[in-house]
Amino acid sequence: MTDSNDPGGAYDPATEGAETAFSDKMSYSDYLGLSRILTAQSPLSDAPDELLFIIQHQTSELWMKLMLHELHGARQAIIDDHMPEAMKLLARVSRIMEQLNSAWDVLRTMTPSDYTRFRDALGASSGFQSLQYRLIEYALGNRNEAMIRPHEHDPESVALLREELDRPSLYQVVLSFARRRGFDVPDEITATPAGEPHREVAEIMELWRIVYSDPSAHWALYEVGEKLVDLEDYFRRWRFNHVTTVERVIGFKRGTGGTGGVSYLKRMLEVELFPELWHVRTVL
Ligand code: HEM
Ligand SMILES: N[C@@H](CC(=O)c1ccccc1NC=O)C(=O)O
Repeated sequence: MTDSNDPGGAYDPATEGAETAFSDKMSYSDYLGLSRILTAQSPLSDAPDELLFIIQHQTSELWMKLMLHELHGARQAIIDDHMPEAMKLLARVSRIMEQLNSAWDVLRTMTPSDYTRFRDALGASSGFQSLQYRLIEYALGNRNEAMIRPHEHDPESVALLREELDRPSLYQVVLSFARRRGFDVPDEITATPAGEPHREVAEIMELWRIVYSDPSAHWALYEVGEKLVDLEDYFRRWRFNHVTTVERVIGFKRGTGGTGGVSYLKRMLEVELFPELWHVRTVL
């Protein structure tokens, strides 16, 4: 006999009324669309590590999807002057980046011998063609129109990238917020579409110098400035983890996407999303 009070006995879901009949009710798997997600892994080789490689990228893309969602929310909150909400969302974006950073520890367990067993199967595909990654870069303000080119075979992706370039970047909405708070922000700095990355501007350096010199007088800007530094700090760690993992796995081979590989990724380490926020530290 099953005794529900016997901790050693097998648990019977029926004793506490746990639902077990799902033929006409929404189940866990129905709600989460698991039949689609868990059948979306199609290794092209019989190499054991290809599943790791696929899942690592798919989970990264899921986190990137959430990151874009939260970045859009944060950007809108700043446009609407809802700074506490924006702070909460930007903190979440940094935590998501931290998830992506931790995930490298799993992929790092794949050796060059493991990877070369299926690398050829990847053809010319590469993270270089990640639409969501490019949308994140564009949303943050690293706007290089030339990066649309690998998406030209897919008009929907091109449209999404162009729409993003038409919107103000996260940095631009922060600088417009500063203008509303009385700071001198030249119009061209917040103009869209911007097909180039933001470069350091003297007026914006001065803006952050004033904010950081007297935080209590400019608390909202001080807080958002630190949130942006946090975000870029995590993003830099992602780039560093990526290039280090790449060197560890393929050395200095060319990338499947056609770039020089590590040499290209090292160049990307120099990207500055919010240059004045970093450079102002030197003059404080
Ligand atoms: C063994 C694992 C990996 C290797 C060897 C690798 C290699 C490379 C290389 C060589 C590039 C330069 C483009 C090219 O010519 O292909 C690149 C770009 C890229 N990879 Fe990876 N990668 C790895 C894992 C990942 C993972 C897990 C992600 C996560 C989504 C990722 C996302 C990207 C992105 C977004 C770019 C474009 C970066 C940019 O343009 O700044 N990669 N990767
Ligand atoms: N670029 C990598 C291949 C690679 O890592 C990759 C291939 C297909 C889909 C995502 C990838 N990840 C990052 O670039 C290589 O050159 O080995």
